[in-house]
Amino acid sequence: MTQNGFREEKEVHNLEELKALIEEAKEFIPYGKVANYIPALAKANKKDLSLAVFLPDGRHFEAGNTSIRFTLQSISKVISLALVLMDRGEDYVFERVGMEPTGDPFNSIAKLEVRSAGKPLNPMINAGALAVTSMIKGHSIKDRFQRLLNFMRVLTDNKDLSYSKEVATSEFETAHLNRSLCYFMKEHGIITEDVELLLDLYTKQCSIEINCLEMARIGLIFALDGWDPISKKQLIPEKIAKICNTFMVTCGMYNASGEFAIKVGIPAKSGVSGGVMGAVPRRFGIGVYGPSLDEKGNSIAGIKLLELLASRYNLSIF
Ligand SMILES: NC(=O)CC[C@H](N)C(=O)O
Repeated sequence: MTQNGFREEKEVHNLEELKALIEEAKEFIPYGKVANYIPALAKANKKDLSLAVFLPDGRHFEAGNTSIRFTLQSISKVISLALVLMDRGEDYVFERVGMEPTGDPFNSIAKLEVRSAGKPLNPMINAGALAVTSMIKGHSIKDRFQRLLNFMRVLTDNKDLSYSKEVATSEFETAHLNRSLCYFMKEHGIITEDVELLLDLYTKQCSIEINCLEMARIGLIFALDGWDPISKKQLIPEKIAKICNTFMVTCGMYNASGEFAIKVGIPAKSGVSGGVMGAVPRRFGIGVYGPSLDEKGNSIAGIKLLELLASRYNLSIF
């Protein structure tokens, strides 16, 4: 506590301290596994753990091997949601995808039938994300993907940002469960387009490659409600950024979102490649990469690292 009763907000500026937290979190790596249901993801090095933090004044800190590029996987769901809300508006989007956490694994099909007649409960589970991707505007799959990629290039300030064909193909060839989700939603009119084309677009979206610093930069933009302090532009309308932040809190870590809210307490989104993007409102963005996953599909050491950061720097929004 500060003298006037406010909680003290310790600034992140000590690189040695970040490195020490990484070493502490690394002890949890052996308890997890690298994802292999998308065969190409199994090539990741389980021992990696890295972190980047991006501050509004442009300073950034990186610890661990942050040159590694990895695929966004589910982290892309937040970006596609922002784009689709900008494309279509809230009413259109939320007629087709809900706002409630499921408590189920990210790829579960169960509640699509029993709770909501084909309407996925939220945009962070696979069913919801597939429905969101199907709402990306454009004349062709190529054009729609290019629009998403261009948006990502602006957010990361990297005009060379691209995707891994190997990971996209590997997922496309094995995405039987995601195909089932699509067909179920098509039966109920949530999706109208060709399922194979949609999967082509979705698997490319999930395979966009990024590094920790770029992820921290996107996290910073969400932390500032859509404002990019570097280009000094509102890249995402404030209301839409707030919607995305709220989904990250309630559903961002799949069916571990409640525990994460208690132990870390910031908007964050994970992906099965081992990335976690965090947004500490008004303070900074975080990018973590650690491909060893817990049984729910979240980076096991990455979550530990975020817990350590949260307690060291008083990150929780609650
Ligand atoms: N949780 C994830 O990161 C899942 C994303 C992955 N592309 C899938 O659809 O299965």
